[in-house]
Amino acid sequence: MIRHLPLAAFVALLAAGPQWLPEFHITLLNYIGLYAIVAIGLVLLTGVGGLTSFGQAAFVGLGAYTTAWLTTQFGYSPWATLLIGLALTGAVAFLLGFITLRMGGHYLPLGTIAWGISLYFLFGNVEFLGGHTGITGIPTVSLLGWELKSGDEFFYLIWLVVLLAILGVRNLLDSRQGRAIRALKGGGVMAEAMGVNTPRTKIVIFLIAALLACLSGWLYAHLQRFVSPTPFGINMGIEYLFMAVVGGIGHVWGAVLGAGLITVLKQWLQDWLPHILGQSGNFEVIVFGIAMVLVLQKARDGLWPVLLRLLPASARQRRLVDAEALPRRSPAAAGSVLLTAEGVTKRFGGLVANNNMSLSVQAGEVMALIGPNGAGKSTMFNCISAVNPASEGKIAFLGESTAKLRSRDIARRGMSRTFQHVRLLGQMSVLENVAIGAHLRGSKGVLAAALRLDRGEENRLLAEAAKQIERVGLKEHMFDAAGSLALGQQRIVEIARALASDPCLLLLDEPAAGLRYQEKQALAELLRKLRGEGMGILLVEHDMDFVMGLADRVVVMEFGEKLAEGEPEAVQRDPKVLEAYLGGVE
Ligand SMILES: Nc1ncnc2c1ncn2[C@@H]1O[C@H](COP(=O)(O)OP(=O)(O)OP(=O)(O)O)[C@@H](O)[C@H]1O
Repeated sequence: MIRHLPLAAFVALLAAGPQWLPEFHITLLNYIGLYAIVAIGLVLLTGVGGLTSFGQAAFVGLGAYTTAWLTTQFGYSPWATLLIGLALTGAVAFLLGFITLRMGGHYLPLGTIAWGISLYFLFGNVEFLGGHTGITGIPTVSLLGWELKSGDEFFYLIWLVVLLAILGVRNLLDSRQGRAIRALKGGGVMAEAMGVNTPRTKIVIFLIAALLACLSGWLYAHLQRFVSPTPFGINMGIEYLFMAVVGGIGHVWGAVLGAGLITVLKQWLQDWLPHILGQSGNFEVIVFGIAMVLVLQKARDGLWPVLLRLLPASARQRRLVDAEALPRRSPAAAGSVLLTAEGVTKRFGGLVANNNMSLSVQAGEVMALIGPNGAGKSTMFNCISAVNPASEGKIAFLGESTAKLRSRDIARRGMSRTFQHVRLLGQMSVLENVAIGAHLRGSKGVLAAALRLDRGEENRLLAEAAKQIERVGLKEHMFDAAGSLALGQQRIVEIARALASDPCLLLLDEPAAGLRYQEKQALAELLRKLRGEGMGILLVEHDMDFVMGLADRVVVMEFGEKLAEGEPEAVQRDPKVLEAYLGGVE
């Protein structure tokens, strides 16, 4: 309950605002609210999803111009034009997102600048939109018979939208879909390997951010009752991003803080700088530039986390609810072949990392893939899990060729993996990281999450994650940030994440690296238990004692090729292996 006090106080202050605040402050708050709505979208898109956009102002313009034109020219009701604006923005954003989101690195921000500028010039140059003079005479909005004529009245509508946007986005982030969105930032490879459709997830957050911007534009048009292209240019696009970054790009409330700070500061600087400097000009832009550099230097995550640190730490530990266990896939028949790889070759340009490799894994067996550094073991793993498909050869999982399957399709069929270089989301709890593994065992979408209609399923997913964390012996770290664990433990978290998908084949890339002796013993025990339950395990490992004491069969690789294959004892005695590999170790 105490946790909600600051929010309750904030809402109470807002509700009382128009009674005691001067009109000028209400106007300022209205703008803060409008900007915050756009910045909330950017928190989701850029802060959480890692996709930088400078072009959000153009979507604000789409919302504003759609309603301005349709209400003034054709007498449409503002509520109808809101729906039309959202539909139009959705369509435009889908198209732009489809094209730009494929671009990686700095091409994406550049792409957003390009369409931001294009839409701005479209608004300014299309005659029926009033050119650079814009459109006047936009009607007021009526809400349940109440006409919102003054800024005071509009204030309530704007801040209601802000609060609902915060609530919706926070709910979304605290869900299966939210974890998928957050997994984007950890690199698409891990998310895809856990079954997340990353292109779709990117489009979804891009659409949400665009729709929020459109909503802000619609509100703006009916508050101002006049639109012109200026507020929708690229400058404003940069300013929105600036607000989100300063406030705290990874935090929904940071958007409100950033919008508030920048708006008030801008107003203040515009009033005072000309007095101080004795001449007029846009000097605030220079101050903003310096402030941005300072914030990025001193508080990379923005000011919201700094503010949070000043408040007493609230018990944010998540409560786990008893929930019905998730259904499990039917186990493969004992001894049946799960995976076959034949003649697999993988080339990286001129380098042949895997050459004519073959292996198979059965249900209820531990198969180890060993070999010196650079032998090509991880490459083979990546070919099998379609993270980096083979150049030649045949791989079949459960009798089906994986040639046309993506990594997420293979995950859906029951193969799960860990990574040689741990791919966890360091700031997220161990519980949430492991729950990403259960992604494919849930089905609730973005809307259900935003409206909190996914709680039943969510409880089951989290209970499953908790079960796997207990199983791997990390119960006491369940609510710790994954990044705070020792590297060896992080590898174990990856195993729990893989297990949360209920796989029939588990691919473990160096699971024992960084573990202490007793932890290795416990891991070997766990893997034996999983094998006993009928799971197939393919293991890459350098620790020979661990491998030889656990594996049923061993494949030895050298220079990308298979050197030997057989039971551990036989492989250990093989002169070729002794010479090439084990000889150097023993
Ligand atoms: N994406 C890539 N692009 C180019 N070369 C690569 C790529 N991935 C791996 N290689 C090369 O392929 C060879 C095999 O690497 P791989 O990581 O599969 O070996 P490994 O047996 O897993 O080694 P280690 O035990 O050190 O992890 C190496 O020479 C490596 O540099």
